[in-house]
Amino acid sequence: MGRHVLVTGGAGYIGSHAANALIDRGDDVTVIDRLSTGFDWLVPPAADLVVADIGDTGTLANLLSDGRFDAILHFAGSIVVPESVADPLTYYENNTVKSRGLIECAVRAGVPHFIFSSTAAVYGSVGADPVTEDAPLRPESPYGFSKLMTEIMLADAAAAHSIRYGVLRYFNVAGADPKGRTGQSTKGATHLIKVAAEAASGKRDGIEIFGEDYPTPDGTCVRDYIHVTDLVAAHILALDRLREGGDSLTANLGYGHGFSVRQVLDTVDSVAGGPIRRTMGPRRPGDAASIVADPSKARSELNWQPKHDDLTGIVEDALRWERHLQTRNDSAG
Ligand SMILES: NC(=O)c1ccc[n+]([C@@H]2O[C@H](COP(=O)([O-])OP(=O)(O)OC[C@H]3O[C@@H](n4cnc5c(N)ncnc54)[C@H](O)[C@@H]3O)[C@@H](O)[C@H]2O)c1
Ligand SMILES: O=c1ccn([C@@H]2O[C@H](COP(=O)(O)OP(=O)(O)O[C@H]3O[C@H](CO)[C@@H](O)[C@H](O)[C@H]3O)[C@@H](O)[C@H]2O)c(=O)[nH]1
Repeated sequence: MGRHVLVTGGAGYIGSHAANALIDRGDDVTVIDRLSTGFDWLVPPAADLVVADIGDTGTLANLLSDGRFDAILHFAGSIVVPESVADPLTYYENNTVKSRGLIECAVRAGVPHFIFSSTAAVYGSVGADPVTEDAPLRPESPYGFSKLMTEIMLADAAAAHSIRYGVLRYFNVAGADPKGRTGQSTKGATHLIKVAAEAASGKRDGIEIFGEDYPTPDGTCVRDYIHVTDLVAAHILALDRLREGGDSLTANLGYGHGFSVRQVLDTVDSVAGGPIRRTMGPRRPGDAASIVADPSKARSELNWQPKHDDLTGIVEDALRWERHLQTRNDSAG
């Protein structure tokens, strides 16, 4: 078995960064993506792209049948929390049911390693920062539950079969490939830094701040923003750990310190060289006041050493990608 990785959702924001990182260090990569929020032009040219839904277990079984894959990195999924509240069954279908089918195909085909994109949303509002992996798991949205159920299925499957896993719980992922190859390109994206980058490059009139009456230093919500390149580096380390025979692991991925919405927007203003228009709005339902990772486990177990822990750098990379999107006429931007 060689080093050939199946990357689900590899035409999306984070999956395309992972595909590049795997190729950069010499792994073979096949991407499976239905291109619902992803784009074929984000898939690195050196990767094979199979345009299919991961719910198509016939295609999956076929793909895995020759035994060439030694790992699956599973990024495919639906990611918008409020959308999951409005349409929970679609989220459980896409994130939970289809993950079950994928795990089953992996077990049947004897794929030994599985890395799963989980989320800080599995914790809910814990009320204590920083959050360690053993904090109570109390998701506050169908999105969070859909991911937690997949974590549980993976752990149970690993206890019963020859498969080991890495569950990585992402905090707020932002930034873009410093080499300019890929970045967040989804139309109608809701993430703060993406929305602010669109405003700074004239694609939106401005940005609304969702609530300024939180019990935080400046009244706006605090989050732990992690550069996508550091996030992906932790996936490679987790994969290497499994390949070297290490145990399954569940780990947070964040830097361990938070920034308020206002601090993020001040950084965007200074990187962009002028202020974006801000309006104050009410709280967005479901937002926790503050959520910051305790990343000690990723550091100690994976020897993860982030290199981009710098909000200004994250915003610079996000803005550079946003401007790049404007030069593409087939882009979502
Ligand atoms: N972006 C974040 O801040 C964040 C935070 C926590 C967790 N995550 C998780 O990371 C993963 C990747 O997120 P992203 O930000 O890159 O999102 P994204 O929407 O850019 O990427 C998801 C990709 O999966 C594909 N996809 C969705 N459903 C599919 C299906 N059934 N079959 C085949 N392809 C399918 C989409 O076309 C897209 O290319 C998701 O699982 C998400 O839950 C993201
Ligand atoms: O136009 C905007 C967009 C966001 N925010 C605020 O900015 C903060 C960050 O919001 P956002 O970027 O949407 O991230 P989160 O809601 O924290 O959720 C993200 O981070 C989670 C992990 O914590 C992931 O699971 C989710 O997929 C991902 O959307 C929140 O306080 C929002 O209220 C605004 O004020 N205005």
